[in-house]
Amino acid sequence: MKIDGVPYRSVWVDPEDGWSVRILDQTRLPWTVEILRLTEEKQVAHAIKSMQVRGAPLIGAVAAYGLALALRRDASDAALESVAAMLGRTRPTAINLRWALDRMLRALRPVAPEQRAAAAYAAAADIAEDDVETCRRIGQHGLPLIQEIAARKPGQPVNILTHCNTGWIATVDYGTALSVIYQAHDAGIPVHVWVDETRPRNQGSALTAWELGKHGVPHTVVADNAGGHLMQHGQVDIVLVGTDRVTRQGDVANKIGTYLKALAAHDNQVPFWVALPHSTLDMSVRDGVREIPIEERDAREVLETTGQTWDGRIETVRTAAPGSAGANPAFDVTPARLVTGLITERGRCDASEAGLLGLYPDLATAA
Ligand SMILES: CSC[C@H]1O[C@H](OP(=O)(O)O)[C@H](O)[C@@H]1O
Repeated sequence: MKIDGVPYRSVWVDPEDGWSVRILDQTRLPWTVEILRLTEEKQVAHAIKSMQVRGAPLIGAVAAYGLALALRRDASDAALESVAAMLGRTRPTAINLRWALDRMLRALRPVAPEQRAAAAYAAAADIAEDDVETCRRIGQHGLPLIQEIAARKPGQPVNILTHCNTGWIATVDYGTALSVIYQAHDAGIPVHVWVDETRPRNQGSALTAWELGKHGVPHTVVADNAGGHLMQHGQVDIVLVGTDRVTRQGDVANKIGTYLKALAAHDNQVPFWVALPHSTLDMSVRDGVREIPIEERDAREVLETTGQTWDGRIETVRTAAPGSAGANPAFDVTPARLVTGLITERGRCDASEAGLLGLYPDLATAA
């Protein structure tokens, strides 16, 4: 997508040297656009853990390039396995990380060590390009949902509520739930987005609001707790969110707070749709609430917040009472019964095993 008219992706190989990896530092957005140059796998691991890069599909793609960086220095079998394992431990919930690393390992194990680095860059590029086209198609398959609502309210905006950030900076390009919003906006459909701030890391107020603003999409930032009220008063036509892992029976892991939005949507008969690429499917798991590992992040993310002072400095301040403990589960799981449907690159389906296998029959035996 574009930043002030200049096309960007969220990760790319530096064209100057042909091997270092470039990323947008998302911890500096929306205040400054800072591009980092990663030259070794430890920097990639830090970038994922610290959320300089975040978003389920993006962390998979960046980890793939992290493996390529490592293999430039040591392409041995031992290095291949140990670096893949190290990168795989950076964040536990998004299945895309394991999906990408497993795909890299399948591609690289049969390759002679002297050819592995080049093969790794090619395999990582395949993952990145696959994600771009996949996310573009997700937007296409979600667009009819917005068109149907718009047809029922001519001349009025379609009010969409979204949680966290599922835009082009959460993927390699286009995004998932936001890909649907961008395509609707670009098709001339009047849309308005309620942007959940998404505490504690504020991916909504800092990242989604920044993305939508750059693309000219009307939006309003709201407190995470406002969504239910908006739905009760008919101000939300549809909820569109992304996901970090969808199970065989259609349970959805996503940013903390998503489950509460789904409950409010269900109680108010508001359609609740989840957008995802194939790399977010985990057909080896059925019961998401019991089986999906939920990342527990540093409590300071809850006890503090980061913002920009009036004189332009980026500061972190404590917002909780001194001495209080904090807890910071980073994701929750929405049971399939609360999900209206899934939007994928292959089409839309019910949040169920039958629905998923209807779109992905090739995954029937996946375990
Ligand atoms: C298309 S991004 C999916 C997912 O990833 C985000 O988590 P995080 O910001 O912690 O990486 C969020 O849950 C998005 O919905």
